[in-house]
Amino acid sequence: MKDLEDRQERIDNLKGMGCSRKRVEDARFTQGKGNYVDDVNLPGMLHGDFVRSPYAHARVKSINIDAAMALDGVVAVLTAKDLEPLALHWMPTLAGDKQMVLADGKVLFQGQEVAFVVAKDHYIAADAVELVEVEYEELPVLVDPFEALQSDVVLREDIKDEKEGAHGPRRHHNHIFLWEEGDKEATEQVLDEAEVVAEEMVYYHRTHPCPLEPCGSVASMDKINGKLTLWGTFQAPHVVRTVASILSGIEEHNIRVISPDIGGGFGNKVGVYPGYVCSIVATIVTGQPVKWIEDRMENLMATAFARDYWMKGKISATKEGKITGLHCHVTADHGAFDACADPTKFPAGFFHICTGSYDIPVAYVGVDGVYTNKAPGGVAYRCSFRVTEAAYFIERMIEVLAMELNMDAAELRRINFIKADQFPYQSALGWEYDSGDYHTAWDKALAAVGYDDLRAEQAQRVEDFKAGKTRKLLGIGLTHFTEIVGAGPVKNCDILGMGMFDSCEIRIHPTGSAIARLGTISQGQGHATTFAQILASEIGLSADSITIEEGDTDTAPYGLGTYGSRSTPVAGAATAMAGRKIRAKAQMIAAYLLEVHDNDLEWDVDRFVVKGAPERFKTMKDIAYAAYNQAIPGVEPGLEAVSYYDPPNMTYPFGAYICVMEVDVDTGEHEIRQFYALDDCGTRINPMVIEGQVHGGLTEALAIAMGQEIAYDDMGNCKTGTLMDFFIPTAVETPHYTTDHTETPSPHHPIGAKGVGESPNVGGVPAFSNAVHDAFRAFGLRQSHMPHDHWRIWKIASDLGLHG
Ligand code: PCD
Ligand SMILES: [Cu+]
Repeated sequence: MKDLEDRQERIDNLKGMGCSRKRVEDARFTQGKGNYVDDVNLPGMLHGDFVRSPYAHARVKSINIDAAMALDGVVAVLTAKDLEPLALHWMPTLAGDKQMVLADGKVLFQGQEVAFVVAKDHYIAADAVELVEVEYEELPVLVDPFEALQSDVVLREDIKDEKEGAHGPRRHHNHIFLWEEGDKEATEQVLDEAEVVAEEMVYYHRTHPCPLEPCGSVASMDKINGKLTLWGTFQAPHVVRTVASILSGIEEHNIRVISPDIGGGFGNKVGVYPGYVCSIVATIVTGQPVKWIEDRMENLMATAFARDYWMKGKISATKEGKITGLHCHVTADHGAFDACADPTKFPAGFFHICTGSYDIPVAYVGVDGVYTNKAPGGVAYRCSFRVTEAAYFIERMIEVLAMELNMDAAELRRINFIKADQFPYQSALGWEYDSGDYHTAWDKALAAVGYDDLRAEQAQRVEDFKAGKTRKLLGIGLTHFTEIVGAGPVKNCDILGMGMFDSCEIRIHPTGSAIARLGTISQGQGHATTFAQILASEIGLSADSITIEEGDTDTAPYGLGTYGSRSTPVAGAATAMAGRKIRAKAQMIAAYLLEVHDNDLEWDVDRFVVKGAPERFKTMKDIAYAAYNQAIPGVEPGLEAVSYYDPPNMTYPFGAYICVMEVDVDTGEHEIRQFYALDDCGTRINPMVIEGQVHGGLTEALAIAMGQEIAYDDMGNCKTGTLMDFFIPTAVETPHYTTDHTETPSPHHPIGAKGVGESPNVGGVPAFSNAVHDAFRAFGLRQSHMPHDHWRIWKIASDLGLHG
């Protein structure tokens, strides 16, 4: 008994896998001691600021910098002309397109970078921006992607005659690519012959990640040693180093990229922005460090947006509700440059996960990318590579089909789910789902909210409404989503040609503590807490004795960064594998110390024990010390390991979400009465961190579904460039969430973990939106575009004739 208690105490001491360990990073965050880019201040540092275009489409006739240069404290004003001799006036995008760093002849969206002012302080720079005189000649503006594909107006004059783009043929001067997956003919045939077909246009509006901290960088060129140091808001610091080296010609070992603390990334900080490039050029030109920090309006207007997908769907089924086929055509508005952050092979990301959680025998998807006069981007925003679009699409199509069949939408889902014994499951659009148990999760969710009672209450509410007893309707928003995260096998995923593996390097110190460095970078996820837990369980040292370091390319092994919920599936796997290498060497050392053969030892929590002689053991601490102070024949001194992990497949987390919402027909206001979220992310590292991730992701989903949008007028003016117009939920709007889980490990991940950071956004948006739609289902509402702000909900009621 005593032994068992001892053993449990040793396990508890590790604070390893499954423990709700408190976040170690919070000590500095909650005391205002974080170190963000804007906290980097160097002697003699200069400040950069942009002159931006007020027009969405215009020719730049002239730029006069004389007045700005005359202002006391202004050091330089850069324009495209200054960057051209360095071949830096354009830069490659992550999607194989190129983008102007500074306006070259014309501007293509409101807020585009036109000139970069460098001054002694930020205020002088801002004043000088006002003094730069730019003469524009307005051009016709295209904000509608359907119109853009018909129009004679040429947006990208630089490639107007190019018939081939980075992703195949272009059929119009404003067309970027047509990307297709699946069997078109077979799908069309199934649809033609189907008993029931539901058809709908599902629009997922343009929005923006809007992290608390905007983007920024500090570049410092040490001309004597030839070293460039770059601090910045980078979700992928190593990739930034490689790109900076290729662009500038500075050898990669002479560039050090540092991502310090990041105040939220959410996909916004994956791409490379003109501000980064201009700060580098400016430090080279002036010989002084140069800081660039954008403000909130610049962040909303000019850095990467998300979504903007027009998804035309057709779904077919038998009269009994068995789905037989799915067809989808997307018109994707990419803005002025194709700057999506997607693996090269997948210009629409992983959108072809759009068959969702359902066993659909045949499917086809085609995506047309289109240029318009809007800001470039197309980042994930808490959903790996267009998975939120895909989940929203299929979860809306299921609801529309349920209406067409006059069937309960929960039942329709249940009869079409992929069954637990079908995994690994090959989807019609080419994915191999690693593991899942959808029926168990679904039944648990429906039971938890009391689904049948809710439906009865809803039916009564409709009666009462018709009888004039109430003006509030009840909506039950259902979602069962399947995520795809952990890009991802090097054989089919890359960013700018760099394969998407990830890495971990561990160094055990003589006294039995350790540092581990990873190729990823936390932006608030809590990696310093959770990755130490993985290691604690693998190597038997307490998580409290392990430092996790990320984001410095001079010290961390090469990695592809943090987005697409890839850190746990990829770097987390590398961490476990590196830990296992440490343990393998430790076993040899222990065998020598205990004078037994390697095979006579077994691992027990934090030590190697001689089989059958439990009193004879060496703890990992003993072994670490021996690795440094004793000559062990045939074994090198020291205890270190590095692992580069190329995952064999992606991981497929899933979840069942239910939102119960009251909708006021007369005011368009809504109230969320209950929100239940069941997530399955395989093996759970830290339940508390997971819960935090789910709360955050659901709140972003609430924002997107219920009010957040980047909207433009016909002239291409961004109407939502400030937080007065761009909705960010506060504690007032945020409902209470009930979280729950099932645990279906990934069969190919060393510890069975799948990602979770994005799931609540992927599943949350359709749950909120379906609740709104469901409230009006009895009155015939099939589809209404997000965001469902008060006015739009009021308008639904009005259009349905509910205002009497
Ligand atoms: N199973 C499991 C899983 C997971 N986990 C945890 O959780 C977290 C998360 O994870 P993941 O899922 O893997 O993810 P990552 O990679 O790390 O991250 C990323 C994500 O994350 C999220 N979250 C967050 N949070 C915060 N705080 N902040 C931020 O920014 C953010 N972002 C967002 C996003 S958007 Mo993208 O980028 O769009 O693509 S993608 C994303 C971490 O900590 C980890 O460790 C655990 O525990 N367990
Ligand atoms: Cu995405």
